[in-house]
Amino acid sequence: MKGVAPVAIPRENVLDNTLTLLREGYHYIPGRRRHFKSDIFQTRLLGQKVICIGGKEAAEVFYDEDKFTRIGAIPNRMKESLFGKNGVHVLEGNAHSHRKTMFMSLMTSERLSELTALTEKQWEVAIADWQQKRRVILFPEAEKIMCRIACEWAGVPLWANELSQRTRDLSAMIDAFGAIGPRHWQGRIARNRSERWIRRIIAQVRSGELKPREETALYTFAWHRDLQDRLLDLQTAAVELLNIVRPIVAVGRFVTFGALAINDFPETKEKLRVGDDDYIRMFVQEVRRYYPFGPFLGAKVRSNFKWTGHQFKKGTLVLLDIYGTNHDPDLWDKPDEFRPERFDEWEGSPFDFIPQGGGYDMGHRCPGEWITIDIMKVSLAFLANRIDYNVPKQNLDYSMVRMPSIPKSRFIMRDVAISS
Ligand code: HEM
Repeated sequence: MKGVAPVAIPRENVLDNTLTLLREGYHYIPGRRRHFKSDIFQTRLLGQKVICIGGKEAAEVFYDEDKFTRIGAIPNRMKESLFGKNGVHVLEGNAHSHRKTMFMSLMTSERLSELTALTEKQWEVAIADWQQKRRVILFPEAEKIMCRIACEWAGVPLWANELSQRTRDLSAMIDAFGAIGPRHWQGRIARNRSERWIRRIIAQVRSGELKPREETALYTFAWHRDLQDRLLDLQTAAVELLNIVRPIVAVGRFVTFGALAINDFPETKEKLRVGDDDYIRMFVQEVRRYYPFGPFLGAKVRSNFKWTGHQFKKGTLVLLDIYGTNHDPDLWDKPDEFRPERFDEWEGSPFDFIPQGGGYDMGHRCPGEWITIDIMKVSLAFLANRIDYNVPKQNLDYSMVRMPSIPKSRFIMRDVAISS
């Protein structure tokens, strides 16, 4: 039987659009979806044909593992800086499920409560120091706080004299993801140094020199056995432990954007001050939806299929529009307004709100979403309620081209004091 002829995908007639993508950043895919009035279009990036898709139905098909594979979808330059090699991001099938279970085993309610307490403690430690200073730059400070939280929670020893360097390295790996040139190279150097550090620590656990608590990531990953009942090689174990520590540091970016939201939308500060847990949760969700972090995700077509009448051929690279889906006017009323209350009505679909990926826990969706939300709740409640500060004149704009983005001044605070 003959099938229905595929519908042509709207297409950019260009030789290569990599430079345009770098020039347009977060707006590149959503801008073209608007232009073509289509949730799918075809372009060329890094010398290859690429299909870009966005929206809820697009996210649903993107997370269908029968249709897509992650193998070969992450460019080497991102593995060399952001992700590392042979980690959970690029595993498939049983190997992925087995490794993912290792990550999910850390997310118990006891461990999450511990994380909340740790986060509260670290902000209190920071405030004692900030009160002595006239000026504090929030973003690097938040990253240091996150680094302390991450290491303590994961069971990784961190000496006071290494805090700055370790934080800078973890930050540089994140900062490298959309970069070419020096920012990319700093990310690579930072990754190499961090992997050496963590390999050494895991080796110390295996030799008995270090004895972390059993429920920590350090213990779990050091002694994890793969499907063949072998310990992970030191390098892979280090990559995975960094897949816990590094993204916790990345939460510092969302915290900084949250501070920006409190500043730019002062009515939210009043509501945060009332201390209503439901409002804090909605505020955190809106920060994760509204501000730019991950622009898009990539996967390759596993075998030929049709979606909405369009043909997807085996091996084609497909990008899912994360930022654009979180700002899709078909999904979000007035998407460019910051309005936490919208999450009162949100139905909790795994495919329309995807700042940390979509789908279900045992797919490739981020296992750190609960951690992120919990840390942000404590951190932003702290900034809104526990301290007073002035926000001097500064450039708080954030670029929609630089990936990842961050307010240009990194959010400077003056005269920080404990709230009266
Ligand atoms: C700033 C906050 C964070 C953002 C924006 C973020 C974003 C993402 C995104 C977009 C993905 C890809 C999903 C996919 O491939 O379909 C992901 C995966 C992942 N994230 Fe996060 N994440 C954050 C925090 C965390 C935290 C705190 C952890 C630590 C537990 C974490 C660990 C991971 C891991 C291990 C994966 C790979 C999962 C897999 O492939 O199965 N992330 N994250």
